[in-house]
Amino acid sequence: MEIRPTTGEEFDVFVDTMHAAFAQFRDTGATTWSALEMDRGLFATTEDGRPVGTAAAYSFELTLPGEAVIPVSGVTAVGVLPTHRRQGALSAMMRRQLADFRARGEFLSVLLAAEAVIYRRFGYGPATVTERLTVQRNRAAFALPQAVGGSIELLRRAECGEIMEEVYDRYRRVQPGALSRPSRWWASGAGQPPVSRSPRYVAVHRDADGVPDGYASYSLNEPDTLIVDETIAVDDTAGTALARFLLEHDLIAQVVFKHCPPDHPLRWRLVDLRAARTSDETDWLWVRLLDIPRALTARGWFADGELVLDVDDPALGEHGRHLLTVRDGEADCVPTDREPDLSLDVSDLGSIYLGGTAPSTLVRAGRIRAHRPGAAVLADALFRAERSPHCLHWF
Ligand SMILES: CC(=O)SCCNC(=O)CCNC(=O)[C@H](O)C(C)(C)COP(=O)(O)OP(=O)(O)OC[C@H]1O[C@@H](n2cnc3c(N)ncnc32)[C@H](O)[C@@H]1OP(=O)(O)O
Repeated sequence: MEIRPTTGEEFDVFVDTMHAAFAQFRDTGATTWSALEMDRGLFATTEDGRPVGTAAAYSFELTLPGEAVIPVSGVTAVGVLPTHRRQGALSAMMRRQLADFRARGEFLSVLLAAEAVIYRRFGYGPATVTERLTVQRNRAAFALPQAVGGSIELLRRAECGEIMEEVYDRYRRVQPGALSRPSRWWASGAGQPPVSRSPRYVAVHRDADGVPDGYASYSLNEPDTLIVDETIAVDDTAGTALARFLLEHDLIAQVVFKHCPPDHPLRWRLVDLRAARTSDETDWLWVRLLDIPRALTARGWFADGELVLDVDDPALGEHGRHLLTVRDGEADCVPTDREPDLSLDVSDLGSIYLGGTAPSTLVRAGRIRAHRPGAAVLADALFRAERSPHCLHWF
């Protein structure tokens, strides 16, 4: 199996090969893949040059705990034809990608996994979850009065201009785990609603000065259910105002908020906590550390302490022992030969890195080994983020 880069002229054959791996047919009118960066695509080919496998990467920015924003490669469009599976095509493309990402100077890569069993072997760990929140409208009284100031305007998706792009960009810079949505996504309508041009109503919230600071993209799905693709708000005032607006919609029995982080405050805003139910929790963003000291010193920290991490990286054939010292929100990370506090696989470091999974949970699961009492508790305090990391961008 040969691995080679794709060219811009190969967009159609790339998308067709990928669709065949998923046993899907391409909707020629759809713009789902129009943000693909064809100079970052790979083909796995047979000896006679026929493409049988695909992989690509998007250039994103990721927000880390502490509002650090870093460049990351987002792995996407991975597929191998059913006739050529389990012959190492994906493994070869992954090896090539990881080397390419390092050559770009990046220290983190991310992806959304089609199946949870594929990517740990390549060093990726599930780092954020997302869930549905379904609220019964007739029980959705709010505990506190509506904040004064601000307004809501109702637009169609096609009328939004650059409002959504601007609001999303402000939101993602303060939300750990959020990815940028480069302008080419919005310009081409790539991906899923509301970035795609599918018809939607969009409630735009403006602050007291008239500046847009939140939006909710929604449609009527079943006879009495509003489905909200996403509610994006720069702050909680805008988020609450949008939730109120949606929950006051006439002729609606329930509102389904499709993408919520586990610590979403909406339930706590209601008089009746049980009016809201969570469901469909799923892992979303998977994280892969490519340079552990750089990654650990790049994020913000919210407690002081010192930990020795012994990290195994079988996919890259690497192993390192790191002394992590955190003081006043910043970390130092240097090689050490001190006895480790925690031993872990790089994929598990990916899972705890954004603060979405407590290290102690992975100790209890047997994935991380804690070598002294108190090490897991300290790791929990250190790795926690200012809020649950959350990503709702599909790619
Ligand atoms: C980020 C994204 O784009 S997610 C989308 C992923 N794509 C899909 O799910 C499309 C349908 N599936 C496929 O195209 C293929 O099965 C792929 C891409 C998942 C795997 O490609 P392959 O070329 O068969 O993988 P490869 O031969 O390199 O396998 C490497 C190892 O992973 C294992 N593996 C690969 N896929 C799977 C799977 N779906 N389930 C369990 N194990 C798997 C293999 O058994 C092998 O294990 P081993 O090293 O112990 O022998």
